[in-house]
Amino acid sequence: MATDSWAQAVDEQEAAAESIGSLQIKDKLEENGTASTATTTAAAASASTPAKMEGGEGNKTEEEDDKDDKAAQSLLNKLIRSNLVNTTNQVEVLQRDPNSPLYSVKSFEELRLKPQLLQGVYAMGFNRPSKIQENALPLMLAEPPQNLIAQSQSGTGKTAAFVLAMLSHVDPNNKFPQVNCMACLCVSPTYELALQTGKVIEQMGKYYSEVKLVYAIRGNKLQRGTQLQEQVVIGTPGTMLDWCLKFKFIDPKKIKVFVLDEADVMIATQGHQDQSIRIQRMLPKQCQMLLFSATFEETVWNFAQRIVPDPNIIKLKREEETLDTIKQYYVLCNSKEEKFMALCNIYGAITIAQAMIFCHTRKTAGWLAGELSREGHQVALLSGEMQVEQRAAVIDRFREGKEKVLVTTNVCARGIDVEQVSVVINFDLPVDRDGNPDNETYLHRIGRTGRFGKRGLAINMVDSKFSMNVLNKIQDHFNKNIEKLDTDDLDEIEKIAS
Ligand SMILES: Nc1ncnc2c1ncn2[C@@H]1O[C@H](COP(=O)(O)OP(=O)(O)OP(=O)(O)O)[C@@H](O)[C@H]1O
Repeated sequence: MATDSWAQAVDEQEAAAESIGSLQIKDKLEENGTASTATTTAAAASASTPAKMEGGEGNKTEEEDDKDDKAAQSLLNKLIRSNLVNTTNQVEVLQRDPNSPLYSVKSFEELRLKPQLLQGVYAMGFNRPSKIQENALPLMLAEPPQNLIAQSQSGTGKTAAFVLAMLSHVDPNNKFPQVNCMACLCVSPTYELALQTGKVIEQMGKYYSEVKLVYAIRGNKLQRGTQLQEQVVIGTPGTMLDWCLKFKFIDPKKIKVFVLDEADVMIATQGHQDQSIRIQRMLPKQCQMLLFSATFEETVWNFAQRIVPDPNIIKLKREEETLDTIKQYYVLCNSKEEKFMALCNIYGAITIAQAMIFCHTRKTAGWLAGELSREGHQVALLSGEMQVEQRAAVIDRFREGKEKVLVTTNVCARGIDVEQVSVVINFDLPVDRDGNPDNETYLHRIGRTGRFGKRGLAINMVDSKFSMNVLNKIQDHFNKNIEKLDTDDLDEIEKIAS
């Protein structure tokens, strides 16, 4: 009976995920259908070929599952994000010509946008430019066009910024009989990410119907000799390169703006870096080059410099997470069953509105979710087999409070901010492939940024000498005491909640 209800819960969860997933695709079809015929073809391809990114195939190994799939993470973030991430950090601007005045704007009106675009911006609910947009927009809209490399964390308004710049530079009257009519070219690292960006273009260009968009992505097969009428092409590097070089659907010499989005994701995918550079080399000298990235490691920086000559550079520092407002405990156990018992005791003693529980493997996560469900908890499970859209649906349900416990592995939850979660349980401590403590992941799981500086509770389950050693190293690294908690003592547990 108990097993049945768990199985049923999973079925329901998956069914909900599927229906939300197909809704998104339907949205795409409807929106794209009004935007351009080629767009519809692309979206239809997406409906018949669902996202097969991380975890897309059922027979993936744990090893593969653990792969740092930045593209999947990035897509997941886009799917679950509903708002701008507002940071209090200052923007750093390095101008190519330090003597030219530095413009920044506090309103969209100051940018003298085309009325149709301003209408689109307001229809999207944007009242004022985000931090990065304040500086990036005047630079991108300047005459003559300026090149830009911009870095800021996911959700700070980069996509909206370059879409606005692209649409501003497009000349809708240029409807040449060939690819020549292309004004902009925007390269995204994966097919699904390209569709997401396309959605933003369609929303922002809602009142600018003369401008059309086409997707250069796998699955959107055009007949040889097709003459593209659309001004904006968005696609992935491989197909984009083919459209320029092999099929000649695009005349690269007519391109005015080249955007390379998600550069950090791009270079993590084999081959994309070279393809992007090959496309860039075909573009005219005066073409405006724009590159965006959420992170800026040396590899990204080296790539950026090859793509964008004479760049202006804008950087927005990430908001640091801290452990200052978190009470941290550890519980000593001997097995996973004991860890589960300890968890039950904690649940029996204190009221936990919502908790996230991290496990090392998919198998443990599945087992734990089943056990918790048997105990009567409303459990959501984020598992490696799920497609990205399904994961987004699970996270949405959890955020809406439909489930109170989210059991997950590291991979699935990386980069997810679930603000209302005040209790985080490390059922397994985070370690890297070599078994060393993964301090960064520890911080990310339980840390809070200044914005969400609410008090939090973190409980670490220790079940061996090895994990005790990991815990000690984490303690040393952060120079923060992690107190021992006796989960057999109800009074002691009650105290931690006060
Ligand atoms: N000026 C603004 N005012 C209000 N909301 C905004 C503004 N600019 C962007 N947004 C919204 O904020 C969210 C994040 O914006 P956007 O996708 O442009 O960020 P991003 O930095 O490109 O993120 P990513 O790196 O994941 O692509 C979106 O929901 C977007 O609609």
